[in-house]
Amino acid sequence: MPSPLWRAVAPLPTPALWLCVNTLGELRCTQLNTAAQQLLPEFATTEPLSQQLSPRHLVILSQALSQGVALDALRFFTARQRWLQLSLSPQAGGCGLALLSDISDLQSPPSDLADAHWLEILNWLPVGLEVDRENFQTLLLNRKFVELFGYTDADLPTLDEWWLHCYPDVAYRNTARAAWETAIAEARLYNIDMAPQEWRVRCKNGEYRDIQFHYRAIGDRHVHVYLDVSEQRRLEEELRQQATTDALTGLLTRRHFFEQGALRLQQAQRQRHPLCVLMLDLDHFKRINDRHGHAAGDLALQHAASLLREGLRMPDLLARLGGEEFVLLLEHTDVEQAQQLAERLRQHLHQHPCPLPDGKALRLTASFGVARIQEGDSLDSLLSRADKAMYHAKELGRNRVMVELAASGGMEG
Ligand SMILES: Nc1nc2c(ncn2[C@@H]2O[C@H](COP(=O)(O)OP(=O)(O)OP(=O)(O)O)[C@@H](O)[C@H]2O)c(=O)[nH]1
Repeated sequence: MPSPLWRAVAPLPTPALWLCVNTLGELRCTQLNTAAQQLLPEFATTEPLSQQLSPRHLVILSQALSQGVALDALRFFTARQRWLQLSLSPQAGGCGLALLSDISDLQSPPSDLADAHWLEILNWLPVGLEVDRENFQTLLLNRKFVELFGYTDADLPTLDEWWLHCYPDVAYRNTARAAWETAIAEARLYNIDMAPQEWRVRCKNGEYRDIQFHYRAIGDRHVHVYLDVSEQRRLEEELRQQATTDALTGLLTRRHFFEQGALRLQQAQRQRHPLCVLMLDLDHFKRINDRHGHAAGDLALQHAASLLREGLRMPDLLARLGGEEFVLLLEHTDVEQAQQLAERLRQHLHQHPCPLPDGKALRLTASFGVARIQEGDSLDSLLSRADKAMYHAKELGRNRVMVELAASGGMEG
């Protein structure tokens, strides 16, 4: 029913006025004065407005009506290619009185910048740019976009092609699409920038690139900006590798071992599961360097590292502590099992000499020390007992395994 206010303002020839209401979860327009009918002939008073307004505008208007708050300067683009600006004031009974003005002239680009210049400017940008219509049909892909991905408008007629071509892995595609759609919906609802997202995208030539996605709805356009961060991510990964992996042997570095080892030790203490460390030092390594040269010494270190790696389960932490000294952290392993493993590794090393470029082979041996976790241990205290056991093995003639005796602090071989 028209309100008294509407009855008073409806006959006025201007401004354009529009009365709307939210019924059964749908926004409807109940009255349009003559000026509003001229601006919006496609708005019927009987149908919900879901065909005429974008989902974002529907949500904004519905929320304003249900909360009884006023809206100012909401802009939208009509089917008759006009920009309208809407202000809404809530009325009794959940109605809203909207005042409309045609601002198309204000929304037009400045006349001194011809369309061709806009395109040139967008093509010059060093970032990929895509502008879509309300229904995600592509309006513009700039030159950098085509350079980045290799795809043109013809390859990507709809959004579905984008997802299919760029994300061949179904699980990854579903994850990326769900995250992207959620973030876009939020950005549109609150009229804000989407929080940037990063995904690995397959380009037309089959290469993968790490792309940072930016998005904002501007008017009824979707604007996407794509930054290629592949080189940055590659360098970060290289630095991470350098920090965690020993360049000569490919084993973990001392630093990474201490970081990871401390975490695993705490976990073992919390969950009360057995844990051991095993330290080993190659015997008479100085002699190898002196007799065969430093390069042969390096080969021997690489050979020893790969023999150790061969003898292990995946989750064990194996690191080069420095020089010719190695360490292994064994989770869920009691001291008997650790001793057996150390003995197996000792024999494996002994039985597989390191081939040298001159055709000779170097027989390697190592001395091993094993220690088990004790109440109140830190990684340092545990390693220091394994180190003691290892030096005891050296004193007793090398090429052997010694285990610390928990209660007495003595050793057993
Ligand atoms: N080739 C090569 N040698 C290294 C490297 N790091 C340390 N070394 C050498 O390893 C040798 C270790 O010698 P020592 O600590 O005296 O021990 P060792 O000769 O193995 O004697 P024991 O441990 O008592 O059996 C030194 O000569 C170091 O220069 C490396 O990365 N490459």
